[in-house]
Amino acid sequence: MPEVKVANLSKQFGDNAVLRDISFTIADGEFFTLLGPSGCGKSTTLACIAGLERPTAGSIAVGPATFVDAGTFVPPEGRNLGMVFQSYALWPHMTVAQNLAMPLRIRKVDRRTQDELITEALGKVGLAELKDRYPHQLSGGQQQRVALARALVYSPSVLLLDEPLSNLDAQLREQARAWLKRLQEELGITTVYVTHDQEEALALSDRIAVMSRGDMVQIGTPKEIYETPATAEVAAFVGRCNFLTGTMTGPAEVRLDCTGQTVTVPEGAAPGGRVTVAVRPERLEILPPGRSAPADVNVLTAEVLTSSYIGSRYEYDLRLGDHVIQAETARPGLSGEVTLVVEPDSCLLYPTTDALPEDVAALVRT
Ligand SMILES: Nc1ncnc2c1ncn2[C@@H]1O[C@H](COP(=O)(O)OP(=O)(O)OP(=O)(O)O)[C@@H](O)[C@H]1O
Repeated sequence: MPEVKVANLSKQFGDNAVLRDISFTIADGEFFTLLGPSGCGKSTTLACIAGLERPTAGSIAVGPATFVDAGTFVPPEGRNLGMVFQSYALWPHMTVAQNLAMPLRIRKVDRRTQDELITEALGKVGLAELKDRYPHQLSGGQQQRVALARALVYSPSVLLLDEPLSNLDAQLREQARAWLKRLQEELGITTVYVTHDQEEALALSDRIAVMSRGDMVQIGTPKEIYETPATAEVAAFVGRCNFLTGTMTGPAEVRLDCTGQTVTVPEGAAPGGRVTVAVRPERLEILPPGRSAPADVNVLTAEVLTSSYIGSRYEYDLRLGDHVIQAETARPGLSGEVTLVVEPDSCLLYPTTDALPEDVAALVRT
C-alpha cells in the first residue's frame, strides 16, 4: 500500500480560507485520523484527497502518482481510492450485491470476476449471507459494513472514511470501532479517517492530526496527543482538563491566581510571564485522610462540591480557591475538605489563554 503525501494544501471558498497551508505524510498501512471541532476543515481535507474538491494550492500524491500539483488535477475516478461517508450512500433500489457490483461495472470488470470480488468483499465484512437483501432490510451497523465492503471491493490503494460510525448508537459504535480496527490491520490498508469524536480517534488511530480553523495544530500518536498536547486548545479538545492561570515566579514555579499558592511545574516559561497550567482530572490524586503527601509533589486543599459515579470511577467537582476543578479517582464517598496532590510533571504549561479566540477560550475552562 502506498504512502499519502499532502504538501502545503490550501483551500479557499470565496473569502473563507478553510485550509491554510497544511502538510502531512501518511505511512504505508497507517491508520491516520483527522480530528477537530465542527468546521475546522477535516472533511474538506478528505474531499481534496478524494478529488471531490479542487485545492486552491498545494500538492497531493499517493505512492508514485501525483493527483494534485500546479497544473495537475486527477479526477476522483482516476484515483482508485475507497470512500465511505457518514450517510453510507447506498442505493436503496439495489440489493447488497448490486450495490457492490456498481463500482466494478464502472471499471468494466467482467461478470465472473465481479461475483468473486463481491463474495470476497462481503466475506471481509462478515455479510456474505446478506447479499440479496435491500438496504432497508439491514440494520444501521450492517448498512455501514456494506458501505465499507463497497469501498473495498475494487481493492482501492487508500481508504477514506468520513465519520462512518456516527450514525450508530453508542454501544454499536464501540463494537464497530473494534471491528473496523481489526479489519484495517488485517488488510494493512492505508486509511484516512475523519471524526470529531476524540475517544474514537484515540482508540482507532496510529496517528492523529488535530485540526483547528484550517490549521494542523499537532500530529502525533494517541499517547503523544493526550499526554503532551502541543497547545491548551489540543489539551481541551482531546480528553478533559483543568486550566488554572498564574504568573511564573521562578524558572519552574507558578503562583496560581485562584489560591495565590505557588506550585512547581516543568521548566519552560520566563519568570514574570503569564501562563496557564493544565492538569488532567485523573492526574489529581486525592489523599486519604491522615496520609501525608510525598515530599516532591504539589499539595492543594480543595472542597468537594459534588460527586458522580461513572461506572469504574468517581468524578468529583471541587472548589479550589475561586475555581471549580474536576478530579477522577477510584475512591468513593469523599466530602468536605480534601488534600490534592499533583506531580510537577503532570502540570502542562501553556502561554496564558487570554489571547485565544472566543470559541477556543470557551473550551479552555479557567
Ligand atoms: N462547498 C462549500 N462552499 C463553501 N464553504 C464550504 C464548502 N464546504 C465546506 N465549507 C466550509 O468550510 C469549512 C470547513 O468545512 P468542513 O466540512 O471541512 O469541516 P469539518 O471539520 O469536516 O466539519 P464537520 O465535522 O462539521 O463536518 C466550514 O466553515 C464550511 O462551512
